[in-house]
Amino acid sequence: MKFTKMQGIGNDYVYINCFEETVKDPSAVARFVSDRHFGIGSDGLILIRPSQVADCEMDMYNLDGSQGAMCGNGIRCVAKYVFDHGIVNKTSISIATKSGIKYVDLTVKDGKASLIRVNMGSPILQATQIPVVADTEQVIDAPIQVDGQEYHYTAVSMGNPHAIVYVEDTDSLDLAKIGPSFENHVNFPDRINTEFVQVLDKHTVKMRVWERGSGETLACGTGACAVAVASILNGHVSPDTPVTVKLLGGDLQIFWNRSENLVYMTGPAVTVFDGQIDLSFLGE
Ligand SMILES: N[C@H](CCC[C@H](N)C(=O)O)C(=O)O
Repeated sequence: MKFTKMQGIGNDYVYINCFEETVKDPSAVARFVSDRHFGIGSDGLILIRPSQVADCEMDMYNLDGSQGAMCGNGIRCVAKYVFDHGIVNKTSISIATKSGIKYVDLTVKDGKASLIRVNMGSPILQATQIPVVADTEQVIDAPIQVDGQEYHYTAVSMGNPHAIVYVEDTDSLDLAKIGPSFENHVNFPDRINTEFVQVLDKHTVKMRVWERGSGETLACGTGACAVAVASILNGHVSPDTPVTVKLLGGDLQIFWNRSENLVYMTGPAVTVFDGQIDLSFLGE
């Protein structure tokens, strides 16, 4: 089975071109290829499929094999892959996802896509619409008890659910402890992606993320969008200019166009290497 390893500011996935390959059990493949010792090593698996309604389809699986509904760093890499491999010969591309069709614009350098802007759609703020059953209808500053301590979070969905928690210092967080406690909290029966955010100034925030199904990753594109929206709603950053979201793996520029109610994310996508892997023991 041919694959391509790609990363978007350090959020790395194994990509399989399903215009050419067939994957019977994506969840099992995701669990195996993601293992950094026995497999390839990644935050999960992304299948690039043909689509009847868009130029292609992105089908994303977390490290634990659970299927994700949307992936911001992943969709930038999918756009780069289909352009660089000549599957799509244009710089404005539509990509079907489990959270609807997304529209992407590529900047090309030396014949390859280098910087990608994604229209991520509208943030979902109503608690009733977010697959996050909080014990309150409140989506801003909602209280929650985690490991015996009270926290307050803002709930934002970008097609996948996020809880955004503001802290004084992200570097000192014991994410390996607090992350799973949020991810598996009784308030979140579908589990949750949790972003811990430190405000640096009116245009810049710094974040770490514990992802549902993947654990701490170096970056989360949908999470960065959710953080920008939450930071504007909470009055932490200017609503009129792009927010620079600083993640462990790099920076993303996020702009929430309030008149359109659309969130735009701009960032890089990088091809690391191509490879072949024998998955016959999985029945692939
Ligand atoms: N890393 C992805 C998000 C994956 C979300 C996934 N963990 C879930 O919702 O289950 C991103 O760049 O947006």
